[in-house]
Formats: sequence, structure tokens, C-alpha cells
Amino acid sequence: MTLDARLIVRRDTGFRLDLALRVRPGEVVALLGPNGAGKTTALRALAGLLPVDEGRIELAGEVVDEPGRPDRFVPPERRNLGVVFQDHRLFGHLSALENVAFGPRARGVRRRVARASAMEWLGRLGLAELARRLPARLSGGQAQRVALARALAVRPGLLLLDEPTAALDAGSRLAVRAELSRQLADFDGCAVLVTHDPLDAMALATRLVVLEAGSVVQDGTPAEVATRPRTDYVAALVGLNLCRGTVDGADVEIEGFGRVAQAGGRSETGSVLVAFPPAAVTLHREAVPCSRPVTVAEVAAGGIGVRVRLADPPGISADVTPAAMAELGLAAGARLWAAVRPDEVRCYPP
Ligand SMILES: Nc1ncnc2c1ncn2[C@@H]1O[C@H](COP(=O)(O)OP(=O)(O)OP(=O)(O)O)[C@@H](O)[C@H]1O
Repeated sequence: MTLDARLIVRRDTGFRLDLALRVRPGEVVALLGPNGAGKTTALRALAGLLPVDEGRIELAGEVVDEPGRPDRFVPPERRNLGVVFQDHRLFGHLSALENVAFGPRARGVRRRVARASAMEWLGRLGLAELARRLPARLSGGQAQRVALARALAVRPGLLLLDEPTAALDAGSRLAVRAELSRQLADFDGCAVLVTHDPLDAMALATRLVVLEAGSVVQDGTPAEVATRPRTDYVAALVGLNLCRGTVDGADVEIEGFGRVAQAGGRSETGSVLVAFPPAAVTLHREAVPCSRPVTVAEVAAGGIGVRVRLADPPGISADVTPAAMAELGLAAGARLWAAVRPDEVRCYPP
């Protein structure tokens, strides 16, 4: 079962989503992006809650949405999908078991068989003892795991996960993320995960599709995206500084920063994107080779000790130890010198 979709959706606010998405069986694609990027719009279109204005959606070879062909629009309940929402949305008057049995029952499976299968799913997710509990008596993490069992119990060809850990506290988030990871590894349908959370995306997805303002800005494996961010949003997400630059021999000229010398082994030449971690930026009271004067914008806890955001050049952060903070007299407005460790600089085509 493959998902093949081209989603063009317009909103009266002027927003336009344009997303081509192909998900193969066993793939987990995370849709990541800042607020208003169009992630929920895409998920709603896939679920059949919002028809596309142009494009089409094909699930396992069946067209389920194609504008101009109303006969082809398949409503949500008849698409072969399971959905996990941010807030579990379990039926409050049904026990955990009845919630999980609900989908198979609605598809005509006999009560006894549906309950047996629901019990099996609850067992698989380590929830067997909670089978008789009503949702109001489950913790947030337990309820979310029941919601996952409910989505999987219909054996969906397409599993949609909408910020599945966002409403949980830190401890439950870890437990639910681990459970999701286990279940997704065994899931042989297509999965689409919408999230703001880079950890969810990195831990759960086999591919990341990053949306900004309705368009795809980056598409790749978690490792590719984490090491070669293409926009400031993606760079911030994966904790890297991102600049434009030029490679000339072994040297890199970072725009707004200056020359980083003798990194060696550069395969690129000409214009490049340059990414480096904040820990690769060193701060000094006096000029050192290949350093430039900088002004501190903000000092905050973060990274390995203290994260320093620079005002000039803008958009660059450095991680320093608390000891270095004291030694350098770090505070907003401080004027220092900064250099970048060349061996931690990665250059790639823009
Ligand atoms: N019902 C609606 N009517 C009109 N415009 C809408 C509607 N819902 C969302 N939009 C607009 O569509 C755009 C995309 O919104 P969407 O909710 O898909 O983004 P998102 O990436 O899911 O954001 P978030 O991370 O904040 O949930 C936004 O500009 C939003 O204002």
C-alpha cells in the first residue's frame, strides 16, 4: 500500500499548500514545520476532512480525492486509515477495550472477535491490565497508548499521527515515543507524522519533509536533514548555525563572518551553504587567528552550558562553558572576538 498525493489546498486567508508526497509501505514520513506551515492542512486533506482544491490523493492504487470528480471522493470513514490525535479523543463512555474494539466493530467484525483482537492489541502495547478502565481514569500517556492501539486495531493502510506526544508531560512523552517507535517498526502500512518536535521526528521518522509557508523546503532522511539543513528554520531545529559562504581551495569564506582556514579535504567549490554547531564557535577577549569582532545579543542556558547568541553577525550562536562565561564577562552587548573551528564546518551546495 503506497500513498501517492499531490495536495494543493487554498485557504481564504491567502494561504496555499502545495505538497507532493509519496510514502511507501513501512515508511514513516514526518511533516515538520513552523506554526502555520500547513502541516495540519495536509493531514486533514489526507484524512478526507478537507478536500484538495487541485492535485489528487491515491491510496493503495485507489483514488480517494480528485477535484472535479466528486464520485471519487472517499469520506474519512471509508478511507483505510487510523488517526492518532494530539489529545487522545477516546470515547469517554467506553472502556479502553471497547475503544479499541470500536473500529473493527464499525467495520462489521463480530463483537467477540473484535474484543479478542482489541485485547491482543492492548496486550501488545502493555495495556492489558487497563482494558476495563474508562478514559477518565487513565493517565495522559496511557490514554495516548490506548489511542494508538485503537488506530492500529483497524489495520490501517495509512496511519496519521497528529502531534502524538505534544500534550504529554516529559516523562509520558518519553514512554509514548518509545511505544510509537516500537509499533512503527512493526507497522507495514504508510505512516505520516505531523510534529513540531525535532526529537519525535528524528526518533520516529524514516524521512523528514519540512514545510514552510505551504511549500516543501527540505526532504530527506533524518541524518541528511540533521547534517545539511537548508533553511534557518531547519538549522535551528537541528541545533546548527547556517550561513552562506564560498569555498576557495581548503578555505571557506563565511558570509558576514570571514575566512575559516585550512579545513582540508573540501569537495565543494564556489557558493555553498555552511553549517557548524554552536560548540564550534570559540569566543575570545582578544583577536586570535581567523577571528572577527562580534557583539553578544543574548546569553542563556542551553547547549553544553551557556548558549550565546550574537547580534553581530546576526543569527550565529556559540556554546561556551559556565567557566568561560565568567572569564569572558559574557553579557548582552559584550564585544569579543569569535573564531570557528574549521574541522566542524560542513559545506554543501545551496
Ligand atoms: N479553517 C481555516 N480557514 C482559513 N484558514 C485556515 C484555517 N485553518 C488554517 N488556516 C490557515 O492555513 C495556514 C496553515 O495552517 P495549518 O494549521 O495547516 O498549519 P500548521 O503547520 O499545522 O500550524 P501549527 O503548527 O500552528 O498547527 C495558516 O495560515 C492558517 O492560518
